[in-house]
Amino acid sequence: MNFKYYCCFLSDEEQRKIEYALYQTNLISNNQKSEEYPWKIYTLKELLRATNNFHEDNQIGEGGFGSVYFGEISKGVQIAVKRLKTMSAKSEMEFAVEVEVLGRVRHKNLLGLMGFYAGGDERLIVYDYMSNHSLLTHLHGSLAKECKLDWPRRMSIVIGAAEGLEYLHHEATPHIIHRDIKASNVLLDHEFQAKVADFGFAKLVPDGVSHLTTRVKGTLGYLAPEYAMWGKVSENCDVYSFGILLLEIISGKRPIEKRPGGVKRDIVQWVTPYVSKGNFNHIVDPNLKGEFDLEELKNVITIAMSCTDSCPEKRPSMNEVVERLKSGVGVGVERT
Ligand SMILES: Nc1ncnc2c1ncn2[C@@H]1O[C@H](COP(=O)(O)OP(=O)(O)OP(=O)(O)O)[C@@H](O)[C@H]1O
Repeated sequence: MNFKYYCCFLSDEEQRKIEYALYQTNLISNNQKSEEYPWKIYTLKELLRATNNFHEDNQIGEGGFGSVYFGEISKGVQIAVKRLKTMSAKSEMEFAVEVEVLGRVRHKNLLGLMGFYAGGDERLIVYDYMSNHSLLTHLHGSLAKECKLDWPRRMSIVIGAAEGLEYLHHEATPHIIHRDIKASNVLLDHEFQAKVADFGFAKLVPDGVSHLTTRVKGTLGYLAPEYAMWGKVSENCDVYSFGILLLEIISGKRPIEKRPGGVKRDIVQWVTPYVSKGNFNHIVDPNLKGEFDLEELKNVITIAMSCTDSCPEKRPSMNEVVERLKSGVGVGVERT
């Protein structure tokens, strides 16, 4: 994505706001490194036509930023359009960061940006459509009962999501911290391939910087302790959130559960006693009806426990996570 090209569609005031937003995320200073990938600036007319005027029947989801609509841009070309709910400095910043960051990365496990529209009070982001929705829908939402995520699928999703994050942390230039890894931000394509999405909170890491201190963004239950308490953000925070996501995918439990009496319990507290006693069978999602590979399960849980270490320096890098996940899949001999 080219910042100057993007801004020529905006008023001076809009451009200033976006410049400030991108400056805060270190995007402006590194803009010259941005790579060009195919994306386009859509017209409002095209997107209105594709989504049937943002008809409620086309709405496929809703998040903090706004609603997401299904659309067909031409015969057989399906898209998802995220429509900004209300214009504010905060949402303008999320919009700018999302298009800038997604516009400069391409990977099989990252959601593809097709383009955007910015004009007046309308901000629209156009993505590849993911026909199997989000992990959240399958684990806890409307598709949980259908149990489409069998064990091999879960293993391929965890490896895919890990590879997407590995690319952001180790291959993208400059490196990118996602800051909002969670089940609703892992989308699934028609083959259930994982695509990491939602880059509105992403941070670029200038070369040689080990961590940044920022205002806390992200989602409760997934936040690394050093980030939640002191706003200290580094790649290790994504590793922590990824560890929580691993436990969620394996167990089908939410990161934070309300127990009777309103007491909240997080997934690490819940899983720790089972891990210390080696009672791995109790951790696995009952929806799998015992169909899983015990050796693979042990490997994933061991990785998740090291990712969620309260000490950020003790957590593995995403390179290491991918290596350990891959080496543990397909080696299990013990079937339950
Ligand atoms: N490209 C897409 N293809 C298919 N469905 C999508 C796509 N993008 C988003 N969705 C759906 O829309 C939902 C809302 O997405 P959105 O990113 O706006 O919010 P969220 O991640 O659910 O919440 P938050 O705002 O807290 O991050 C997603 O959970 C997903 O089900």
